[in-house]
Formats: sequence, structure tokens, C-alpha cells
Amino acid sequence: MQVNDLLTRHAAAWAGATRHPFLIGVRDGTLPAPSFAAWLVQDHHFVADLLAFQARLLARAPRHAQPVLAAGAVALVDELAWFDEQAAARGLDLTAAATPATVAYGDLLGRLDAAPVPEALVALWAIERTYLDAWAFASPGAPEFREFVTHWTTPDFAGYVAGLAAAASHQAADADEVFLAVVAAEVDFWAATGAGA
Ligand SMILES: Cc1ncc(CN)c(N)n1
Repeated sequence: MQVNDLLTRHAAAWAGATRHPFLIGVRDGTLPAPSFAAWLVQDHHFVADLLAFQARLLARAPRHAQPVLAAGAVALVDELAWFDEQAAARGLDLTAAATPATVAYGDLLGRLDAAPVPEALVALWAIERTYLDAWAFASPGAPEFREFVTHWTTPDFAGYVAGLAAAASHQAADADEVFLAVVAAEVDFWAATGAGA
């Protein structure tokens, strides 16, 4: 199975996750500052959940997937520190409660612990591919948001997502359901910022 086939098979759903009004606002500078602040605080919560999920997945992953999962986990540790800096520069409280959309996404990650490893790998690839495509759509971004656009559109990040695609395509997985669950969680995550309401 080639995971990239999922993108064309579910093109409309994919566009919903990667071309959300939040991203149009990032691109043209019309995103209200409170929406961006809400997203930043919630994404910090999400990345902490994602790191924990990725560590659990690494523990049960086959040999071929271990390098990309381990390197990605280290990158997520760095990303959490970067979020700390970004929040401090904006005076944001990262201890603010997770919204229902963030809790629901964390619950999805928890359920993936019981999924076969090939399915969980597809989910992780879909999570990261969403950000690669979403922030590329917002590129180059209004000046106040540009650092975030750059963060998720670097060749390094694209290479990481390609590595996850290779790991997830290694073994056949019944993946449409898990892919669509990730896509729906991403749409809800953008929407919870109030953008596009
Ligand atoms: C909601 C969400 N999805 C994906 C990513 C990419 N790690 C993220 N930071 N946040």
C-alpha cells in the first residue's frame, strides 16, 4: 500500500484539513490574534500527547520503522521547547485547559495504542502530512505568522514526512478508517480556534 493514495482517494476530506479558513487567515494576515493564541496553546498540549503516543509506538514498532520514529520523537522534544519560547514571547499561558477538540484528539491517539502497528504508522504519517500540506498552503504567510509557516515547510520536515510515508507503506494496512479519523480530528482542531465560524 502506498499511503499517498489516501490523499487522492479522500481528496475532499483532505482539502478540509489542509485548506481550512484558519490557514487562509495565516496566509493573508486576517486571522484574529485570539484565534492564533488559542491554536498555539492547544497545539502545545497536542504535541505533548503526540510525543507520548510516538514513544509508545516506538516501543512496539518493527526494526525498519524505529529510526524515523526515534528521530521524530527527539524533534518533538525540541518542538515543545520551541512552543515554550513562542508562548513566552506572546505572554500566553500554556497551562490553560485543553479544549474538547484537543482532548478528543488525545483520546484518538490513546485508542491507536490498541491498533495494529501498520495502522498506527499510517495515522502518524497522516498527522504530520497534514501539517506539511496545511502550512505549505498558508505559505509564505503574513509576517506575524511566518515563523510558523517556515517551521513546518522546511526540507527537513518534508524529509521526515517522507520517511514516515515509507515506514507506513512498508506493510499493507487497512487504513482508510484511521486516515479519515485523523483528518476529522485535524478539522475539529482548526475549528476549535473559532476560525471560519
Ligand atoms: C493538531 C496537530 N497536528 C499535527 C501536528 C504536527 N506535529 C501538530 N503539531 N498539531
